[in-house]
Amino acid sequence: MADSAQAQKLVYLVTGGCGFLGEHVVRMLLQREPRLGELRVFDLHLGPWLEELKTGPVRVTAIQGDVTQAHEVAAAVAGAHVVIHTAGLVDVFGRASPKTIHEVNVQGTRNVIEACVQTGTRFLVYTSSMEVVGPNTKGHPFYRGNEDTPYEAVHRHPYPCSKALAEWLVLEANGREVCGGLPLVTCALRPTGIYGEGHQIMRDFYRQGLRLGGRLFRAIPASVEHGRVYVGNVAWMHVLAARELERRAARMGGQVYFCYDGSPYKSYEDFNMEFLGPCGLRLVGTRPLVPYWLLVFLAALNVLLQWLLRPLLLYAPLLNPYTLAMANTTFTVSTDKAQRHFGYEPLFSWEDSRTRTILWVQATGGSAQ
Ligand SMILES: NC(=O)C1=CN([C@@H]2O[C@H](COP(=O)(O)OP(=O)(O)OC[C@H]3O[C@@H](n4cnc5c(N)ncnc54)[C@H](O)[C@@H]3O)[C@@H](O)[C@H]2O)C=CC1
Ligand SMILES: C[C@@H](CO)CCC[C@@H](C)[C@H]1CC[C@H]2[C@@H]3[C@H](O)CC4=CC(=O)CC[C@]4(C)[C@H]3CC[C@]12C
Repeated sequence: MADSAQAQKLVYLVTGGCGFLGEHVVRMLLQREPRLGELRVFDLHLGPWLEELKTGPVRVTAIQGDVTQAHEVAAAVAGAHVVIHTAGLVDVFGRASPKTIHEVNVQGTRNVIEACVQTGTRFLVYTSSMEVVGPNTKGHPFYRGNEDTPYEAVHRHPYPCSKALAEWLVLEANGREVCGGLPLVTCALRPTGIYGEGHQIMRDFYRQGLRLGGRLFRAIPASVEHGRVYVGNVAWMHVLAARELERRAARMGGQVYFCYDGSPYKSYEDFNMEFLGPCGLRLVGTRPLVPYWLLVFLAALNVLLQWLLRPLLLYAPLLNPYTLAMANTTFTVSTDKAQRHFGYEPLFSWEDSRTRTILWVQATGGSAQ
């Protein structure tokens, strides 16, 4: 039949397509989405690597734009069949103001939804976060939970507040009539801590370890489990969800899915050592070397310093009360909802994910890239 050969070619838009996750989504779409006819990559800052993608069979359109600007978003969305909205301001270190975080993450998402409605785009996949659930302000553990596990999701920090509100907007928009009369179909994917090629914080820890003579010092008890997922699998989950939203609209529309794979359950620091160890670093101490009260004190001191230095410079270290609470509270997921709803299986095994990440740290960790 001519049908399969002439199957409709689709236009995809990836917002935040030049970020850590976004780049993997873009590359994954090009590799694994046979119906792709045009790929629009929308970002505040376009990466030079996009140029090499323009020589392939799929039309790649780079769009420099700001999700907070409704007209820029509408122009990018017009004519797209599917939008994967990963653009976001990921800041738990006090670099940006709460207002800016809200504008990008909440108003930006509102603009994407309204653009879909106005222009008739029917399928929207939103990159949410584990943080819309927790850890909560009370530090309650979430141990191998799933999408239905009861948990008191209470936030105060601007980042999780913004992600929770944006996710709510996306889910609430499911079923809205778009231009042309058909219903919008939306879903939200909630990655835990993403790792892999391009992960800035991993590189920061590596460089810190090199500066400290090849050592890092344990600060968090090994018993605290922190959920992690490989970026390639998160990207694959986005591609698959976007593809299946049309066929399985009734099942997937308005749903949330944690992102998961075969990455082991470990503490934040022990997990990082899976990559940094083979790169020559070692984690000193089987127990935290610094008493917890001292970490709490240092984290609070960092907040004070950030505030005092603000007129002069941006002081935004990794340690603050929020990141300490994140690293020190068990939050892990165990679910098969994405498998049941849209047939997701991780594309990369843990061994592959680990090897790819190690090679990346070795290749770029010590350089300025
Ligand atoms: N990194 C992680 O561990 C996790 C990330 N997420 C979510 O995944 C998404 C991607 O995060 P990452 O790739 O880690 O962050 P990233 O900072 O590497 O990527 C975000 C991208 O969005 C773009 N962007 C920011 N503001 C924009 C604006 N106003 N207009 C257009 N583009 C803008 C940035 O330029 C960047 O390329 C975010 O929505 C984040 O909330 C969710 C869970 C975990
Ligand atoms: C106390 C320090 C001792 O070594 C360790 C500090 C580690 C923190 C910088 C990270 C611990 C947990 C991370 C967050 C978590 O993985 C979940 C996230 C989800 C998102 O949507 C965005 C990124 C992040 C907030 C991630 C950021 C870095 C940590 C706080």
